[in-house]
Amino acid sequence: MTDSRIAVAGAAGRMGRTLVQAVTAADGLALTAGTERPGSPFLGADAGELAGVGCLNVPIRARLDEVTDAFDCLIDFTTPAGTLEHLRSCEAAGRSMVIGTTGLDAAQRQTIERAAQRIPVVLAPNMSVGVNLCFKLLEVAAQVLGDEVDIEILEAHHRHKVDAPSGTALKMGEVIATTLGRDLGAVAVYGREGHTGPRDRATIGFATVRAGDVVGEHSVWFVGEGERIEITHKASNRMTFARGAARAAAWLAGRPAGLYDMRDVLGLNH
Ligand SMILES: NC(=O)C1=CN([C@@H]2O[C@H](COP(=O)(O)OP(=O)(O)OC[C@H]3O[C@@H](n4cnc5c(N)ncnc54)[C@H](O)[C@@H]3O)[C@@H](O)[C@H]2O)C=CC1
Ligand SMILES: O=C(O)C1=N[C@H](C(=O)O)C[C@H](O)C1
Repeated sequence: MTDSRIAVAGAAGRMGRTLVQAVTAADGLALTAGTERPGSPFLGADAGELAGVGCLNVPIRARLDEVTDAFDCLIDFTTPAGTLEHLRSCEAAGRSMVIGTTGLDAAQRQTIERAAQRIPVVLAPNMSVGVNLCFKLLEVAAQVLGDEVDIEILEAHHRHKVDAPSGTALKMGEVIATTLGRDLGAVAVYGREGHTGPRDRATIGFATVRAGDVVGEHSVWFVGEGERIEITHKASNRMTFARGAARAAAWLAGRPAGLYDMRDVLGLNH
């Protein structure tokens, strides 16, 4: 079988470089294209050399639409605006996409949903196996504990992260709210200050820390009378996300158009 040809958008970024390493190390995948934002100082550099895996003869380009013949699947961990631009190119060329970008608004998600009627897309705010297992554990915890507990979601990330709460924390909130029949938009509390009054049990609280080089930590507290359950995931390096994205790209080969998430890739959606 021939290797799936993979492009990495944002190939000079923190995730981009790690994705190049993961794709290069994966069986059945070959890195055949890489892009960066127009004006990036890394345009023209070799994606493999930048990622520390040796020369791959893949020069980083500024425009994805000029290289769509060179790949089957795009892995995109960039910015919401960049991802939407890349989505248009992939839809026009019939290429699949793995999207890890977070901070997407409702309209941007709808655009992705529409495009996924024509091309296969995996969209997930966290590609690690552990976090996707945590989503399952959260469903069970919410089912068992129901309205008997207060629920708080705590997350911490590095100082460069630009969106808050993290995409993972929001997804955790959605999983819990859906399980409990609540509307996250109505019950989410994003930080507290001043005279807040006592806590309303139906709310789901979010707390965000941004500091130093924290890779990504999420903890959900279910707090009742006399006991507290914590479901916690700590990522200690970015390769856990990158390996998941490479796995998703391999899984997409030959799939029909549709919007999938990491739980589909990992077989956790049954
Ligand atoms: N789903 C997951 O498992 C994970 C998702 N993320 C998300 O991935 C995104 C990127 O995170 P980092 O790598 O830490 O950020 P970063 O800022 O280090 O990298 C983003 C890269 O994309 C490039 N870029 C921006 N616009 C572009 C465009 N139009 N075309 C090509 N390249 C473009 C930037 O120049 C930069 O090099 C964030 O939204 C983050 O939350 C991060 C880790 C895991
Ligand atoms: O920006 C990051 O770094 C991360 N972002 C993702 C998110 O917003 O959930 C996933 C991971 O925690 C790292």
